[in-house]
Amino acid sequence: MSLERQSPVIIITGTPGTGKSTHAQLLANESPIPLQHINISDWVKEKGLYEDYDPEWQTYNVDEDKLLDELEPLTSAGGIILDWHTCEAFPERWADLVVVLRCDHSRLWDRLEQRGYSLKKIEENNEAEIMQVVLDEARSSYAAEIVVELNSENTEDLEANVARIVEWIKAWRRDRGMEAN
Ligand SMILES: Nc1ncnc2c1ncn2[C@@H]1O[C@H](COP(=O)(O)OP(=O)(O)O)[C@@H](O)[C@H]1O
Repeated sequence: MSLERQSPVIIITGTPGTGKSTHAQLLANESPIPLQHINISDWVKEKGLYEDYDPEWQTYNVDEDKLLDELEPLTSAGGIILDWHTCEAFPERWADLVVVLRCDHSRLWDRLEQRGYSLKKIEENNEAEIMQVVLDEARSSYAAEIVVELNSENTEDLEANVARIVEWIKAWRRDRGMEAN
């Protein structure tokens, strides 16, 4: 946690399809202070921050050094939401809050099917969600008190989660002697 940041760095992570981008977009709209939503997968493609493309898994192999170099100045300033399906690459000092989204695996299956993922990719992600891979990763990478596990099954969950994060942002600012809004 940085003492200099005027705005927090919030990591939203979870298995693909759990609702990271949906949450990040709504949070960016509802936050009392400006927050930039960075969808890391899109960024990697747009900025060429990858080593190669894996046609079998239809994914880009991220060049983590390049990615971290690109993100470093933004994280020092704060006011960002990092949206990615993994979080262990990010240095611990970057994160003020780590939200891990969870979803029932059969619902997740439907979401990934609708997205047009291959059966192999759906199975891999489904299993990862059942085994709570991302949650374990977050817990082993960051202090327990900044890691929050939230369900993302439906719209009520989405709205409640975002409202809760908004309250957390206000408290984070108050704790540092800043205006909450
Ligand atoms: N809490 C939720 N309630 C209803 N639909 C959701 C929820 N979370 C995600 N979805 C839906 O699931 C799909 C995947 O969501 P998305 O935000 O793209 O996931 P991710 O960024 O984690 O891959 C989208 O169609 C989205 O509308």
